[in-house]
Amino acid sequence: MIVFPNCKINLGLNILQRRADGFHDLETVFYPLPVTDALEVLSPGQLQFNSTGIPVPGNAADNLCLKAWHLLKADFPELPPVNIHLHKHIPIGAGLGGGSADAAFMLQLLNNKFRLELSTAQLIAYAAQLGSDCAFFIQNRTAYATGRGEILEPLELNLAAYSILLVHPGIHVNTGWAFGQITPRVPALSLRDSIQHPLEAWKDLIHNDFEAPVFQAHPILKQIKEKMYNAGALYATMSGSGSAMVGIFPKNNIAGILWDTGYRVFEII
Ligand SMILES: C[C@@](CO)(OP(=O)(O)O)[C@H](O)COP(=O)(O)OP(=O)(O)OC[C@H]1O[C@@H](n2ccc(N)nc2=O)[C@H](O)[C@@H]1O
Ligand SMILES: Nc1ncnc2c1ncn2[C@@H]1O[C@H](COP(=O)(O)OP(=O)(O)O)[C@@H](O)[C@H]1O
Repeated sequence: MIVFPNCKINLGLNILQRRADGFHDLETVFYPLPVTDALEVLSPGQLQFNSTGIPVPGNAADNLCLKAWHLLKADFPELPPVNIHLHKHIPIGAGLGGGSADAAFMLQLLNNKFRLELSTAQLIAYAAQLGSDCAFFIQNRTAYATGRGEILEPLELNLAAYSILLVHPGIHVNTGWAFGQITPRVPALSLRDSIQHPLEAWKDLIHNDFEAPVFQAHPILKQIKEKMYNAGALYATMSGSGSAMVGIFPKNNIAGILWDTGYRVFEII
């Protein structure tokens, strides 16, 4: 069985307060985009994991795909060992949630393949144990998110009338470090309200709290954002804790921007 975990971008990200458990309450809008990994699971077999494509940092044993299998195995002893192959295409440490997407798709794949009969709510609860933005990928539809990022409200927002540009300059931002740079604050205008304004107004209303510290550490990211606006973007932002940059352009109006050849660039037109 093969599935194609997709990435997400954040439209706005406010870090509201630090919690007793060390995490932060936040508000953000998750928006799914069709830049994908490929995840194949074969059985029967020995429990095995290998990956191709972009190298995943860390030990294979810590890969979120394997963690998802172990999480379900603890509650479903009958779950057989599987042979997992991940082809990694979504940039890593980019604020695109690629690892979380792999984990959520793995949970769903195992649920379907082995008829575990888990409900959506149960899958969301398992996903939330694997990562704060993992729950989003279970339903994988645009959502206003609060709590750690796992409390999701569906949001009617469709950007199909625009073209979206993703630029990843290859900088890996550690999410835990990024949270450590923030002084949490509740903004005067909630993202729940500001996201309802026309996209043309977002530039002045919708912010990502991670931009200030991450731009300070990596000034090239601010330049990419300015370059997007100079090229006609209606809205430009960093996604999540970075370093992927997002530009939302009038339909079919992305072409012609020149980027460093080392960057990975995705156009959703
Ligand atoms: C910042 C966001 C915004 O969408 O995305 P990314 O930039 O990673 O994609 C997410 O909240 C990231 O979610 P995720 O990548 O799953 O984070 P986790 O693995 O749960 O946590 C990584 C680390 O980030 C910090 N963390 C994460 C989420 C949260 N609400 N508060 C936190 O303080 C904690 O220090 C934690 O140890
Ligand atoms: N399947 C996976 N894909 C990507 N990263 C993974 C995976 N499994 C574990 N990780 C770990 O998660 C970290 C980043 O996760 P990722 O979700 O790609 O970051 P971000 O949310 O910033 O895009 C990596 O440094 C890696 O150590």
